[in-house]
Amino acid sequence: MIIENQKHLFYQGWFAKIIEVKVDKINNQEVILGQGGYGTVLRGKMKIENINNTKETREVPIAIKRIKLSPLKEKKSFGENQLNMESIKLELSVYEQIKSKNIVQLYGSEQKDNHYYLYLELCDGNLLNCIMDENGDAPLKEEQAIRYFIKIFDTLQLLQKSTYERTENNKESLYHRDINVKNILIKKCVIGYQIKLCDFGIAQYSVQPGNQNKNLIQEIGTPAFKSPENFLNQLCDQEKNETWSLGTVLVCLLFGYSSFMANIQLFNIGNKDDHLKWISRQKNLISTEVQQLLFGLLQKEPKERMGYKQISESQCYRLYGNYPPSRSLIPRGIQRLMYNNFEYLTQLFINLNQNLYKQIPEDLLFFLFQHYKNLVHKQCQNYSGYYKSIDSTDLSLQTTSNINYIGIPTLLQKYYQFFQNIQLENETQNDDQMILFWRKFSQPNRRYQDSQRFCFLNNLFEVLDKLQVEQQALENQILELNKKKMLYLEKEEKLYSKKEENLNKKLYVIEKLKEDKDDNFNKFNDLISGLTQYFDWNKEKI
Ligand SMILES: Nc1ncnc2c1ncn2[C@@H]1O[C@H](COP(=O)(O)OP(=O)(O)OP(=O)(O)O)[C@@H](O)[C@H]1O
Repeated sequence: MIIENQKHLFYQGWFAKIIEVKVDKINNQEVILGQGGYGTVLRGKMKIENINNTKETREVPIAIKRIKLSPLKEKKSFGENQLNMESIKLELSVYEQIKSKNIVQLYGSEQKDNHYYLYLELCDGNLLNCIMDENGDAPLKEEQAIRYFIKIFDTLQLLQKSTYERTENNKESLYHRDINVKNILIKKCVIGYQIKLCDFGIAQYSVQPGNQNKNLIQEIGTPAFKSPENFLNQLCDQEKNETWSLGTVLVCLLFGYSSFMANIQLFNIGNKDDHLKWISRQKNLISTEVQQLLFGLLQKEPKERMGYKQISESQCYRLYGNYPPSRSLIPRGIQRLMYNNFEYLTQLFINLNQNLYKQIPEDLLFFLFQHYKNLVHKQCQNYSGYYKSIDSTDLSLQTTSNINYIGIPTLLQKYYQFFQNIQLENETQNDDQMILFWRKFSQPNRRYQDSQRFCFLNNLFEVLDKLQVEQQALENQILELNKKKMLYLEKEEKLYSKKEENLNKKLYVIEKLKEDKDDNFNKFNDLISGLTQYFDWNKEKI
């Protein structure tokens, strides 16, 4: 089998080529993963052959996007074939040019029997059927929703940054133009879920907003997620068009798809701010920062709507952007410190024999390990092929709760060897991102200096202080609300029962917040005491 224009794949540490593709069938029926406007997405398998060792083959599960091309005679009347070919070419070129862990990987493509086939990385489903339940009735917790939002936003920023220079002074950025809950796929991975953008059939390179703000766009995208200006087919700014769709996706994540669809008429062009009023009414469900973000994204007037810069400066982004959630409270200074000590941390973990190991407070160990794991994970993600091999059962890390405490050094030893092997295997490929990454980290690292320890602890104390102030503020609010409640209870009048109900709701939300704050506070407190012991222990060792 010859796949057209096949470039060699890099898959799970193999340089490979596809030798066979087949669609999965159950009871003779093709397994359909999804159906879109242009084609059907099927589940299947590809057989790949290691090009360094032709005898070795492997079967890999994939998604097959099958697009029907219109026959030639119809092409004249409808132009459909041309449209298809154009959007297919576009989709292919995006997949080929932009490699990211957040964009579905294209393994190969071919045209046969009046169809075009794209062989894609298999995901577990889209935002709608994977994260929310089938009816879109199970919205996410705010923190989770924002985390997904940020991942999607970061990917859109990546697209925008991948400019294409048409002429000397004319840089063009890429916009997806059809952001909606079905075009954002989900893939389970070592740490939680990963988002993968797909369907670039109507993506477009456009002049960057900085150079020229407005572009004529045709009416494009999925109706419920379309910006008002897109509906009116007016001159519009691609970036703002994208941020509107992002806003609607966030609404789905926070309040559920069905709730969004039930109120869809409010988001239409006619009603100026009715949709914002509806969001205001949901204020018990979301924090002020998230409400501000939604208001910024869902301004019907593009000029008043948030652009990418404003999103990255928003409070939500600053709170959750770029970091795994559990560490969002940890100041950048600390992260940098840990980041610069990759090699040191590795050695530290590997050299721990069982007795010494027991002297490290468990909390601290998990903290460091978690950090290390994220670091390794991040490095692996830079190279999707390698990333996959670390995903294999041998090296896979379970979620924190399942980590075998005693097994950590062994596991890290494997990681360490893994990175060393990569370094050896690929020494000649200077442009290999992974090598660059590795070199950066394998520069001689220092042990913690006294000043660094001090700064590290100080930063943690700062977080602790902040948490304490927030705890106190919540405590005061709870006291106030309880006082009010007592008053209502004394009056025992009908008029007050509604007020009391509202008050109870408010009380519940604040008490929940306080609980979370207390939890964080305790964790940090433990961490600091563990850390102090650790530094003392380590000092003696040096
Ligand atoms: N790589 C994949 N892995 C798993 N499922 C997928 C994959 N690609 C697509 N799907 C499923 O198929 C659906 C349709 O895919 P896609 O949006 O690429 O098709 P389309 O024909 O271009 O659709 P549209 O009508 O949005 O243009 C997705 O919502 C998803 O549920």
